[in-house]
Amino acid sequence: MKKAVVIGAGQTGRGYLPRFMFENGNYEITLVDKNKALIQLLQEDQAYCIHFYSKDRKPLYIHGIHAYLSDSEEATKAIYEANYVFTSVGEQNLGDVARQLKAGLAGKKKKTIIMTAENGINPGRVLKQHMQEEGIVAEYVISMTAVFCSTVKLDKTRLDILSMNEYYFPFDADAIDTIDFEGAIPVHDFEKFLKRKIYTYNALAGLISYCGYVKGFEVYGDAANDPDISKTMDYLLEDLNPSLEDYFQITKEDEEEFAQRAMKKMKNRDILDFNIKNGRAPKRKLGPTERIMSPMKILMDHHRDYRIMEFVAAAALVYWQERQGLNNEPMLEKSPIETFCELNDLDMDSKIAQDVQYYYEQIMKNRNHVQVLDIIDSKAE
Ligand SMILES: NC(=O)c1ccc[n+]([C@@H]2O[C@H](COP(=O)([O-])OP(=O)(O)OC[C@H]3O[C@@H](n4cnc5c(N)ncnc54)[C@H](O)[C@@H]3O)[C@@H](O)[C@H]2O)c1
Ligand SMILES: O=P(O)(O)OC[C@@H](O)[C@@H](O)[C@H](O)[C@H](O)CO
Repeated sequence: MKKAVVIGAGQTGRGYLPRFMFENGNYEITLVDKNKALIQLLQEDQAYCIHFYSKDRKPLYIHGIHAYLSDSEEATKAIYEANYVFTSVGEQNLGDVARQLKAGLAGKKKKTIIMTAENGINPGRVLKQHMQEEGIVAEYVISMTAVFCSTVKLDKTRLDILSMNEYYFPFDADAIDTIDFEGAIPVHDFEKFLKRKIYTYNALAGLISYCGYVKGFEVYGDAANDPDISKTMDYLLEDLNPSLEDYFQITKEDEEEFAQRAMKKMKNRDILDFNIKNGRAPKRKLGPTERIMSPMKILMDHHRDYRIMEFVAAAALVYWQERQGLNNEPMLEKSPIETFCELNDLDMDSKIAQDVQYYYEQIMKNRNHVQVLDIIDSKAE
């Protein structure tokens, strides 16, 4: 039996990753989380059910798992004994994970394969930097996967999950040769692969969730199918697709097909998802390497219209302003626009900052009746 620890027993950590190991049958699975209430439920039930959105797969009943609180003796021992450690905590939490790994890897001789299942352009590198800062000396390698599977928790149940029937499991093949998961696909230059995902799938996800949020939509599929937001997505892709083709040096067909797959997924109302969930962690998502600012810069560099991404940045700031202090969202210590400028090393009088501030004010001016394209069109290119 191989031993696997998943740090972060949330939607992806409990609802996506374990099914590969469970179905393989040769893994002993341990879930570790810092959320006491969640670990208590997992310890009490030792099982939960994964349901699938499109009725295209029978529910999967996961059982026989162990669950421990982060930093507990049991979690440290499980990491010490593990062949694999997966993380699925949100990239912004990888520093805390490195501290847990330090205890678990202390004195360990056996090699540990660590794999991040996080969004970001290179979460493996982020984790490695944190581990180096912690002074961890151990035999380990860090690989990554990219999660194309949408997963939500079923809040009316104790632990159950609703997810896509997704077997596509790309992994960073510059770090490891193979992994015995169904659907495992080796990918070289994983940062390029993740950038493509973040700048296409997640750029659209950012647009839908933040525009959906400021327009008052709770459900993601409703926002994606709103005519105003849907047209905004089409307009964005008219400029973004050719820019990404050139940026990644890929064919028109390749990028268009990738973007259309993303569009189809986002508009699929069977995939129940929420704008609050997809908009979470706006601090991470407003950062310079992420889904808003990187596509914006690529559009600028290709002399294309980037106003839509400026609007998305403004909508993300509204989300942050209104949701600070809720669900672990950090408090804004300065005004939204000052915070945005600090995150992206921009001057307050730069064109981007001025434009984002303009869109922010327009959203706030008519807060309950936001029309995305009308506001964008009210500002010349
Ligand atoms: N849910 C999805 O549909 C989806 C899709 C694609 C990518 N992802 C990525 O998967 C990762 C996890 O997302 P999620 O939706 O499962 O989030 P989630 O909030 O459902 O789960 C994250 C879990 O990590 C735990 N956690 C946070 N910091 C921790 C720490 N230091 N130690 C132990 N546990 C910790 C939290 O308590 C929580 O239970 C993110 O990087 C996200 O970008 C999720
Ligand atoms: O918002 P994040 O990046 O923490 O988590 C990602 C998901 O909620 C979602 O954005 C998916 O990555 C997206 O649906 C992929 O197609």
